Amino acid sequence: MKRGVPVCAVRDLVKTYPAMRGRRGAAQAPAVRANDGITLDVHRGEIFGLLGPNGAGKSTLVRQLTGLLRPDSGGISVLGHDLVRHPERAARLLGYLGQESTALDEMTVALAVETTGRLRGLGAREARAERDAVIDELGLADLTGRALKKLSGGQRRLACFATALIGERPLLVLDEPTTGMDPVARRAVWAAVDRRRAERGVTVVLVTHNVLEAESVLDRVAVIDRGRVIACDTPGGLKEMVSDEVRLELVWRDRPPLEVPEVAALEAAAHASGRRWTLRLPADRARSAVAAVTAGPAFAALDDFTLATPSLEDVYLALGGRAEGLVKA
Ligand SMILES: Nc1ncnc2c1ncn2[C@@H]1O[C@H](COP(=O)(O)OP(=O)(O)OP(=O)(O)O)[C@@H](O)[C@H]1O
Repeated sequence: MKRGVPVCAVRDLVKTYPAMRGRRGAAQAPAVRANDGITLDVHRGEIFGLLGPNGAGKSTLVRQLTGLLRPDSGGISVLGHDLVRHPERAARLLGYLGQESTALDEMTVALAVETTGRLRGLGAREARAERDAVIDELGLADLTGRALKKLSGGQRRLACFATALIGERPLLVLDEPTTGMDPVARRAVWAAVDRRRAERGVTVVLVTHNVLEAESVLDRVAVIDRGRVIACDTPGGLKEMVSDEVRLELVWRDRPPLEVPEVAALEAAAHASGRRWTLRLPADRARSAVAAVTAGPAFAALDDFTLATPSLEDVYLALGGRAEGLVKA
């Protein structure tokens, strides 16, 4: 499919945080290559996800996209603007919700949203009208007079999301927007994103390490690991990469009974986390593994087991990613 010029094009982006000299006697923190040659295109109206565990380099990437951090090398183009040469243009082109936003903490919700609107060039009346509309849309009406710093984590996040929306930028860059939110707030966020995409063709770049969220809301996903894009496709396309496999989870009561030969034979293929083993196996091997562990001496040591079709997490593991930083809920 021909898709035209991408809204956001990233080319071979490299960012290394320099080594930090330790204070007297303390160890030196080595340099970290947080982005190691990232290339991707995001198209108009896409909800494009960056998925990866803690420390993969997602926030580093979006902070460069938003003009807040300068890359060592590589290119970033947003709506035809070169943001490496002109990072100051980012504020006009995109709305950004970072992981931490304390700048507006002293303001009330209403003032924070309105002020952001004014900073984005809205006139006074327009800013107030958009403020009221966004606050209503997100269900924040009861909190308008409260200072951001006095809100709960999830409420505060939702209020900051409101500030990212005001001024209706054509690109939204959202770094884990729903962290700490209850299901009602989450739904409000996804509905607001969807509406802007449907009505205005707004494009969204979204950082997440939540696999379930990624599967349900994203059009395409770049899987990031150690500063590199290790795969990029639709969630369905990524899952097809491992579609002949199923995921078998075995939870042992105590420790796995490695003295049972059938269990010992599975150990090499298992990803162990506490009492839980996760295995990705071809369907027929998974069936025989279940038969082996649900009969005989292994069964006494087994607490629970599940067989499931692959998830994005399985794709991620199959690609050689590390599972620890991905969350499933
Ligand atoms: N200001 C900084 N100085 C030095 N190293 C940094 C800095 N910011 C991030 N890093 C390191 O760069 C790497 C990538 O970090 P980054 O925050 O981009 O990851 P992330 O994928 O967003 O992780 P998370 O899911 O935890 O937010 C990590 O090893 C991190 O420790």
